[in-house]
Amino acid sequence: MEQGNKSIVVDAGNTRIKVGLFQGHDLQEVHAFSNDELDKLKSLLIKFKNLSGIISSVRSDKNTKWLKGLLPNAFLFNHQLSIPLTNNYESPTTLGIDRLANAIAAANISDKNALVIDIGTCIKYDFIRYPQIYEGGAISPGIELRYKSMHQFTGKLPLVEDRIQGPFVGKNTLDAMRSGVINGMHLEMVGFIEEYRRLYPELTIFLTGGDSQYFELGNKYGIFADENLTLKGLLIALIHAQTTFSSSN
Ligand SMILES: Nc1ncnc2c1ncn2[C@@H]1O[C@H](COP(=O)(O)OP(=O)(O)O)[C@@H](O)[C@H]1O
Ligand SMILES: CC(C)(COP(=O)(O)O)[C@@H](O)C(=O)NCCC(=O)O
Ligand SMILES: [K+]
Repeated sequence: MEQGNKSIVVDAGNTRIKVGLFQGHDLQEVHAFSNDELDKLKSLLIKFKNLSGIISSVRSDKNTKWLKGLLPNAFLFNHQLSIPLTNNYESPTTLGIDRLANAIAAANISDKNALVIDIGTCIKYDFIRYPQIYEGGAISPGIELRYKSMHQFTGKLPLVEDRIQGPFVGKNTLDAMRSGVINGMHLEMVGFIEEYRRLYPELTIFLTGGDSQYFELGNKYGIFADENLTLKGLLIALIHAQTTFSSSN
């Protein structure tokens, strides 16, 4: 099969593994797999095993090796790979590689400071100082982690599995938990945004992640929402790695 200028990008998060198929710079297909769909993921990756690509994984080393084994021609995105950013994190080698991918995408698009908010298993806040300097950010629990921990560490709280916002003043247990989690995350994010804007008035804000669809952060911040920001950052990292790799050979 003629696969031309096609590449495969894998973003293995803790809840879902996302796969992007690019033709040049165009993201043509996105597939997402939960942890009980790894056989389906394997069947897809086998079809594209000859493609060049890049794998980003914040999962266990075993899981990451399994992915790399399925895509032998792909780079493993890690802290040894050259990137088009300066990393000012104090522990650069422990920085989540998905956060770095988001930062690369944001720095590529924004012509000023940038803040990425990625709502997945965790909420990741990442600040990129113009031009191309990754500074750091914050990590807090996402929706499922909040609901699961309230259920697991109490005797009486049920496990909430929906994504309903609930009224601000919750009038029963379920609504009180929904308000605490969904309204709580909303207020947390607005609080972070307001403080970042106060500290850095020139700021582009990016929103991504599987649970970003449940939050309306309002027009006043001019938010740039892109569900596939991480995949796009990984493509830029791949192109950068290919360029530096071939020029050093
Ligand atoms: N089709 C889907 N299947 C499962 N979860 C989904 C789906 N679409 C959106 N989600 C939401 O995405 C969240 C995970 O977001 P994601 O950004 O993929 O996280 P991570 O990168 O940490 O794995 C889940 O908590 C879930 O609510
Ligand atoms: C914070 C994370 C667990 C987020 O994972 P995710 O929500 O994307 O599944 C991941 O980026 C990670 O393992 N980070 C390492 C610690 C750090 O970034 O400093
Ligand atoms: K992620």
